Amino acid sequence: MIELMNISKTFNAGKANEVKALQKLSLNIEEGEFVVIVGANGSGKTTLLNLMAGTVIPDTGSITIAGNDATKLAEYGRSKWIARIFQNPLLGTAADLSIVDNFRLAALRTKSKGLTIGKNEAFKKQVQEKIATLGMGLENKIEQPIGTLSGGQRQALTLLMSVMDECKILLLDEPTAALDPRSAETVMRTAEALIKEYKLTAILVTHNLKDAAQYGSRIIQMGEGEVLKNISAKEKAKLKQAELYEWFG
Ligand SMILES: Nc1ncnc2c1ncn2[C@@H]1O[C@H](COP(=O)(O)OP(=O)(O)OP(=O)(O)O)[C@@H](O)[C@H]1O
Repeated sequence: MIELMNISKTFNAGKANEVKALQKLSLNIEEGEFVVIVGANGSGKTTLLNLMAGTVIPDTGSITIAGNDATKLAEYGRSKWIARIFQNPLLGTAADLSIVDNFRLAALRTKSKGLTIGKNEAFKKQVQEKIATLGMGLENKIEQPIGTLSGGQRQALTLLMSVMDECKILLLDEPTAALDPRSAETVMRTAEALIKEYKLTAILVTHNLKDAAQYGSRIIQMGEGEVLKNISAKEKAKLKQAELYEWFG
């Protein structure tokens, strides 16, 4: 689904503050995989997601998405394949607009799976039905400004809006880092359920040991711009918690 070949990226090349963020990194992610990426601060995890999303273009190497050469394709050119959720729940939605209007905007932006922007009441009903599947009781609050919701509620709605686009790959960049533990758990469970329902390929960057242990079909450890370890969920299950903890630093 997404293949990176020999990717290198250096920031501020030739200057005193030069950083070799990624070095000859190769990675192949198959359709339907849920890959968890962990590693120390500065090991290149976010740069890797930026390269997949097209917000950073590699110096060398190639990126293929769904069989298409996407190496030099800008972010908007990849949006038909890729949706991205960030750490900050405030990104991705318009705070002053109601929940239903945020869904309307999202549906207008892309071809939406399962939403037709028809008559007002019909659209609202569809949105309510979709939101009810989150089990958060938000289906009765669709006229409320989305900015009045908690971070966890907002992040869950952002997830729902993203996956209802025509996207096939979901990039999750520390999606629960700004949330309390209970909201974080709700958002991760929501993400997992939506990934299954919409048959997405997913990539999660996390600093959370519990999430790294619990989620994904594969786990990768990054270190100094390279893939250090790359194992299946089955192999991961055999690791002791302390061993997995080592992967973070
Ligand atoms: N736009 C940029 N300009 C300059 N340096 C950058 C830029 N983006 C990333 N870097 C540097 O590249 C290296 C890798 O950064 P990156 O954000 O990918 O690491 P990370 O593994 O996601 O870290 P963290 O866990 O702290 O979020 C770091 O040294 C960072 O300072």
